[in-house]
Amino acid sequence: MSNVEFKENTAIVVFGASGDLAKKKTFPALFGLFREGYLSKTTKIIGYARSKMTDEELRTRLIPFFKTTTEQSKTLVADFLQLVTYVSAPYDQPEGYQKLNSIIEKFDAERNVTESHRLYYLALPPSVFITVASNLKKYAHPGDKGLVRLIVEKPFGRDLKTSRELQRQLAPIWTEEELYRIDHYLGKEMVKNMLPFRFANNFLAACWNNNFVTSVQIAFKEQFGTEGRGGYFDSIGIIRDVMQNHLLQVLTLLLMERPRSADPEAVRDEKVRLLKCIKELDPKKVLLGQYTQSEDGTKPGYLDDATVDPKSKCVTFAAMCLEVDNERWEGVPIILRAGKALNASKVEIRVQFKGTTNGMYSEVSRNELVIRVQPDEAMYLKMNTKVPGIKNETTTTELDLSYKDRYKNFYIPEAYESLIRDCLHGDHSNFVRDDELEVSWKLFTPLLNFVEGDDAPMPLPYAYGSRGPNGLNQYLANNGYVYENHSSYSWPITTPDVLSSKI
Ligand SMILES: NC(=O)C1=CN([C@@H]2O[C@H](COP(=O)(O)OP(=O)(O)OC[C@H]3O[C@@H](n4cnc5c(N)ncnc54)[C@H](OP(=O)(O)O)[C@@H]3O)[C@@H](O)[C@H]2O)C=CC1
Ligand SMILES: O=C1O[C@H](COP(=O)(O)O)[C@@H](O)[C@H](O)[C@H]1O
Repeated sequence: MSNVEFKENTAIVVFGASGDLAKKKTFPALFGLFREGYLSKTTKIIGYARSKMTDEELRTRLIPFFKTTTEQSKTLVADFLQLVTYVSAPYDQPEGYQKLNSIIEKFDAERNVTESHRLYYLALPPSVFITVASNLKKYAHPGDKGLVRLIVEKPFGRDLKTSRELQRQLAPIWTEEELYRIDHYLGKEMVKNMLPFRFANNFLAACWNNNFVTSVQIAFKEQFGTEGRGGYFDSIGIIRDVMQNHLLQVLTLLLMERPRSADPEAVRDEKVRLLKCIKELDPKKVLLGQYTQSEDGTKPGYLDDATVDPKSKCVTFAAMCLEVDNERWEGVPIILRAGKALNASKVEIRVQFKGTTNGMYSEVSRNELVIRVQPDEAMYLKMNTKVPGIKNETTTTELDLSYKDRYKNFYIPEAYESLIRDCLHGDHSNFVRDDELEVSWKLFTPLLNFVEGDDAPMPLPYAYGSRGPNGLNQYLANNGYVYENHSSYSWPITTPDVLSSKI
């Protein structure tokens, strides 16, 4: 794989420039990299879409989404925007691509560029993705006079069949080396922290297995619903939306074996190796939910959305228990759970360890390692210690790494900033490989067929703003998680009165 860095005189083209993702994620990420000095002033950025717009109109649309942290913000934004121009053209005709290619060739010539460096970002719906990718290869690829990197967004297909079809059409025109399939969770700070945390701390090696770990949970919670976009979400559902991709990526990094090197392919080899150990999912063992109106009536239910079929069985919450059939994890329940319209917005990993079964401390709480991906990146290890003072009681406390307290004045990139920079560096480590996709769709497609089939069960109702369907706690208990009384545990401060409730 080529890791030639695209540094000076790079041409970046954002396809779908008039769309939501481009406006809210892609261009703000490019601005963030520019603001932090990771994107050169010699970069040419071109927005490309069908909408009729002038350069100035595109620039104006983008400004509200830029995060500026310094008093030079106005100058900084102006400096960035002068890199940005716009091409309005159809996706299915050659002229737009031919115009684009001549713009880039002129840009290269004026700077005596001998090897054209082009990053094409497809911020597009799947329906036009192949059309654009094919036309780009035909009309805007520099051949052996340059390098092109193509960033493509999820969903990569809807199921195994469509994903394979997509790959069948793509493989002949774009190589794996040129392709960067983006799953933005792989750009999140705490997800990128998985490998160093796991493999740079030898103390973990002994306990990171089924001799000590009794359950793993990866939870994705959003406290908002589909907010009027139910019509879009109805054909997707929470499993396809975030579990087959984001949560599965987190799971592979959490449980995989140590790569033999930092080489991107060594990392991705181990991810695929772990994925291949996951046993087939039993659809009957999945807890499915659909949110209803909030208890106070202020928030609508999913079916209250006028854009949704009133008989829709779309799944807005799911909890499933996976099994990794390898020596390290066999027998450990791995719970993935995800939902919209819940009581909180957070993404968290919770690893629970075996309790102390006998002897003088057989009553204490189990140790838990919690890694909070968002909000407020943190990881904490819940452990038992002596209660401070004259008594010999124990209590639960934690070893706590809270980023906002422990790290000051660090630039923590947004996920898209981190991943676009990886692509500029030719680093595929945090992008999805074709064989990863194949395995993940193989794993999830039978479940999706069940959930979306004619005989699919009606998902269990749960109130907007709740923790999920009523059966969730029992589901967690049935799958290895032991929820312990938290009354004597308070964070970030514990005082004697809190402890007296327990002692
Ligand atoms: N660095 C930091 O930010 C730290 C923060 N804390 C805070 O302290 C508080 C306590 O943290 P923690 O001990 O992790 O516990 P939590 O209260 O966050 O919950 C523990 C787990 O139990 C689940 N749960 C909640 N109620 C039930 C139930 N009735 N049955 C089964 N499962 C249940 C939760 O699920 P669900 O999430 O779906 O509710 C969660 O997965 C939290 O607010 C936490 O944020 C603690 C230590 C460090
Ligand atoms: O891919 C998606 O992810 C977002 C959640 O991303 P986050 O970075 O805000 O956690 C989710 O809301 C959306 O439905 C899904 O398509």
